[in-house]
Amino acid sequence: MVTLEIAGLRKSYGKFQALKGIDLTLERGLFGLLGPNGAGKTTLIKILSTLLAYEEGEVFVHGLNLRTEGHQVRQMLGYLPQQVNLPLQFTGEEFLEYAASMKGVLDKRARKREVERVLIEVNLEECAKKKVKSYSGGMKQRLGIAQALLGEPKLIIVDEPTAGLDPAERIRFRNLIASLGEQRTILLSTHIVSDIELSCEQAAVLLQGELEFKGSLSELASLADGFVYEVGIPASHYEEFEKNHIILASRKEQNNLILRVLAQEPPPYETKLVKPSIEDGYMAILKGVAHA
Ligand SMILES: Nc1ncnc2c1ncn2[C@@H]1O[C@H](COP(=O)(O)OP(=O)(O)OP(=O)(O)O)[C@@H](O)[C@H]1O
Repeated sequence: MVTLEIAGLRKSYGKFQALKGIDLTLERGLFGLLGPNGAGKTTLIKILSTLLAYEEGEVFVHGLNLRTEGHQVRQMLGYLPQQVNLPLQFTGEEFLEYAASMKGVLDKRARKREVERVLIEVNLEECAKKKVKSYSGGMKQRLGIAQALLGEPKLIIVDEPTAGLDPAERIRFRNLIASLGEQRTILLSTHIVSDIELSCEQAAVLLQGELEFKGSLSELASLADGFVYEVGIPASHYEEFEKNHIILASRKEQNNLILRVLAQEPPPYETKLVKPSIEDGYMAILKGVAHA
């Protein structure tokens, strides 16, 4: 079953075209939307969340037209924005009760059940009665996800979810999103490849308002096939080498540097081609070394 269908979507801010004709279809599972800052991810997400109007194109959520049936579409969406304004004086439970009533769960008992359900899903039931101001960054993010899960939405949209989390919280949050994605359609927008590489099967890369790639993560990695080299150079040559090469990573070995380099032609020095990672494929698109 198709959950989200986008065809020919365009959006401009004055003369600036932020989305230049997006086509995308999502089914169940976790889907990664990758793109650097300014690519248009937030614009796309705000449109899907019915917060922003668009000029051209069609969007269907679970078969409903976003333009003409926005109200019903809103009922089918769960949205975790980049910055969630959580009421710090509320407890987690109070906040979710409030959010559930805003989503139209008016029956008190049904609301309690729904709040309990989402608290369990995000593993916050033990902290439900604690004030939000005492939560860590990761717990606040999980509370944000709990809010997005209220009312069993068909499509959940998550915008840059791991920004500001420490490494342990980041891993925990990624695992949570991955398990939620087994039963639902989740669109996860990020500029961090590792946010999606362990949990998403499919991804798209948005660059300057256009989808430059759509496909599996192994297809994304293979875009850099034949373009990723390992090169050993004397450490003293680094500054000169860096001027003309795209360096993906480096490590020191005695007086030499071992560099991972993205290039269309083999770099000078001793060099060997290596198997590209997903990050390499993404960088190959961003740097214009490979085209999908
Ligand atoms: N209200 C606005 N008016 C004018 N230009 C805007 C507006 N909002 C966004 N833009 C521009 O549209 C482009 C896409 O912005 P958008 O916020 O969608 O990108 P993004 O991929 O989400 O980046 P980020 O990760 O930084 O949020 C950028 O060049 C941005 O400057």
